[in-house]
Amino acid sequence: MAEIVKADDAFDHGFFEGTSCAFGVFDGVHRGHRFLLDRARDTAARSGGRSVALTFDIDPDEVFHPLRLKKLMTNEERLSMLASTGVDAVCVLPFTREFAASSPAEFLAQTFDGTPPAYLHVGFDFKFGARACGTVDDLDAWGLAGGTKVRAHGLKSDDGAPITATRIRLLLAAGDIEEANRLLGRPYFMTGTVEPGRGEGADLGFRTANLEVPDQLRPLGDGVYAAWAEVGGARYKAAVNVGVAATFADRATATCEAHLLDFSGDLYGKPVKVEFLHWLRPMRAFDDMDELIATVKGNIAWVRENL
Ligand SMILES: Cc1cc2nc3c(=O)[nH]c(=O)nc-3n(C[C@H](O)[C@H](O)[C@H](O)COP(=O)(O)O)c2cc1C
Ligand SMILES: Nc1ncnc2c1ncn2[C@@H]1O[C@H](COP(=O)(O)OP(=O)(O)O)[C@@H](O)[C@H]1O
Repeated sequence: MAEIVKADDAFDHGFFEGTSCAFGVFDGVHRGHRFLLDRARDTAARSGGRSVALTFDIDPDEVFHPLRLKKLMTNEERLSMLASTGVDAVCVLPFTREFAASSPAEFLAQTFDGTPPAYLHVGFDFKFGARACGTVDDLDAWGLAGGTKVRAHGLKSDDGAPITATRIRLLLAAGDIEEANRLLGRPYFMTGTVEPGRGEGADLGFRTANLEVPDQLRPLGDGVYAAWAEVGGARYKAAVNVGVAATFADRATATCEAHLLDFSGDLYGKPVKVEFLHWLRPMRAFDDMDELIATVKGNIAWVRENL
C-alpha cells in the first residue's frame, strides 16, 4: 500500500524531486486511470524516481456541480484505491474555490512550489486552473521552461470509445453492470452502514440489511441485482434491491437493501460493501404481498444457483 501524503501547509514540496506524477481526479480508479498511472510507473522505473498519483482531496464537481453529482466512490475509497494501484505514493492537493480560481501558471506554481516533477502524465484533454482554461499546450510550455517532461496520453479504449467515468456512470444508470464492471476492471461497489429498517423483512421471510446510500454516491440505476456482500471480513452471495422499495415508497428510506444468503445474525451499525455483478430485473411496486415475496424469493434462488 502506497503512502498517502496530504499537501497541506506543512507539506515539503521537495517530495516532487525526481518523481513521475500522474495527475487527475480519478473517480472510479477505472482501467483508463490505471493505464495513466502505469505510464507514471514506467517513467519512474526508467528514471529511478518515485511514481505518484497526484489528485485532489475532493472531487472538483462537489464544488462546481453539487446537484448533478453521481460519484463512483467516496473520496476516502478513491484515495485508498489509488494507494493500491502500484504507485509509490498518493499526493492529495486540498481543492478549494480559491485554488481552482488561480490562473494556470499560478496553479502549477502553487502545486509544485519550486520543485517540478521529472515527468507529468495527463490525459490529452486535461484542463486545469481558473475556468479550466489551462491546456496541455500550457503544460508543455511550463514543462519546457522548468525541466518537466510532460506526457499527454490518449484516453484508453478497447472498443473505439474511450473509457471515462462519465461513460461508466451512464452504463450504471442504465443497469448495465457487466459492461460498467468491464470498463472499471473490477466490480462496481457501494458501501454503507447497516441501518434499522421497518422490521418487515422477517415477516416477509427474507431479512435485508438496509443501507442509506446518498443519491450523489448512487450512480447505479434502481433495480434488483445479484451481488457479493462483504461484512466483517466474510463474503456472502446477496440479492440486492437498489432504490427505495416502490411498494413502500411512502415509508421506506433505505436506498440499497441486501439479503445475504446463508447469513443470520445482527448487522446493525456494521459497515457493508456490496459488489454488483448482474442486473436481474427492474424494481417495481407490488399490489399483492404474496407476489412480492415469491418474486424476491425467486431472485434469491437465482443468486444461489448462478453466482
Ligand atoms: C432481492 C430483493 C428484491 C426486492 N425487490 C423489490 C421490489 O421490486 N419492489 C419493492 O417494493 N420492494 C422490493 N424489495 C424490498 C422489500 O420490499 C423489502 O426488503 C421489505 O419491504 C422489507 O423492508 P425492511 O427491511 O425495511 O423491513 C426487494 C428486496 C430484495 C432483497
Ligand atoms: N441473511 C440476512 N441478510 C440481511 N440481514 C440479515 C440477515 N440475517 C439477519 N440479518 C439482520 O436482520 C436485519 C434486517 O431484518 P429485517 O427484519 O429485514 O428488519 P429491517 O430491515 O427493518 O432492519 C439486518 O439489518 C441484519 O442485522
